[in-house]
Amino acid sequence: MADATPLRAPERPTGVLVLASGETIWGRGFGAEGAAVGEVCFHTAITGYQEIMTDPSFEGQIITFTFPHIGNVGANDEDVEADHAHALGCIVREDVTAPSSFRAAQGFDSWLKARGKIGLAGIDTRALTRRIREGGAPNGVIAHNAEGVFDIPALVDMARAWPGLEGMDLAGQVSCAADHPWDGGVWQLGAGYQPGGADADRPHIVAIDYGSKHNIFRNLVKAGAKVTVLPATASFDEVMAHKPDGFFLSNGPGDPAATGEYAVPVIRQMLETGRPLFGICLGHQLLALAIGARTVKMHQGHRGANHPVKRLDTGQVEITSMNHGFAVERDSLPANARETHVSLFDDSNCGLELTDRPAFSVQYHPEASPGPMDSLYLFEKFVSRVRAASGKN
Ligand SMILES: NC(=O)CC[C@H](N)C(=O)O
Repeated sequence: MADATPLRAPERPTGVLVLASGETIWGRGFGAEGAAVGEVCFHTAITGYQEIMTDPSFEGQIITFTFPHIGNVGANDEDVEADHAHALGCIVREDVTAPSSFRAAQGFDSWLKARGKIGLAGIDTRALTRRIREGGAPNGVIAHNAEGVFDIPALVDMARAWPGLEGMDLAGQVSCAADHPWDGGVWQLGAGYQPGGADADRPHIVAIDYGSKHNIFRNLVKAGAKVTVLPATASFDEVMAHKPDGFFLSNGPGDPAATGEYAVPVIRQMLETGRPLFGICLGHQLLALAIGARTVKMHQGHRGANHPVKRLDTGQVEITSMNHGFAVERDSLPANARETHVSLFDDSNCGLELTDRPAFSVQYHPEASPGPMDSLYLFEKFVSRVRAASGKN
């Protein structure tokens, strides 16, 4: 039987995805014009495209959305996880329609354009996703030109010349430039607006920004902490100058082993203080490296808002938000670390806890944005530890 909804062949392609293998996939460009090179991955979330495009962990990546209708509720000014869009571009099946939401401030097309990010529509995203699943996430170039003019051999060269994410430290590029208090408050049901707590005598967490998402800080504040954010390259002395009661290691882009070269010595010193520490995603991987474990590049990675994870101490299953292309090798965990969470998709490591220090971390994103909120208990766990250790309320 013929496909009831065949993809419209572009009359004149205005966009193209060129893979390092030389394959070209034609479509219709939207958003900004130009060309960008990076790793082509896929994301299975059906909502939250603004949060995904602004997640700094996506620096260096081009996102294929498996959900066919992306952009149809437009873009607003609130659903962002950083001040900039970080993903290089996005690949979608259907054309972006006019925004249909009372919250929309503009269309997704113009939102991307204003941020210099390229969109490519009219792509058979199922076929592309299958290709990524079978062959791993390829390097490629996404290009948009309204005139339909593309120098394909040059784009193939561009894709081939890109060295790939392995060995690449991107945290330094997306981190904040200077120490600053997190003063973005949160609205809490019944309690109204709670300021970010910058001046409050709350348990004080120093967060190392390797490419952090704002919703992590919102959740730390909601759990009762005051947060100061420091650049990825902050030294141990700079960290301690803020008199932290606890340490937080953020998510972020690139290869943890490359970022670990400068982050690991500082994290080891943090652990020696005996104060509570919590890490998310890249922060989980860096904690693992700091205790002597290894990280590896995954075949296709995990990117979605519905990844089941088993919590080993209770047997409970959490549905989680994920976005990672590297993973901690379970067998490399030292004796003073226990695995706390595993992926029910592929059994990969999703969490660890030290047995001789108050430090733990998870591979997934408990702050969601987008995604389910099953894992918010981790913020409570961390902040209550910091509260108990510091004696502050
Ligand atoms: N979300 C993250 O922090 C991603 C961590 C790391 N860059 C990875 O891809 O595995």
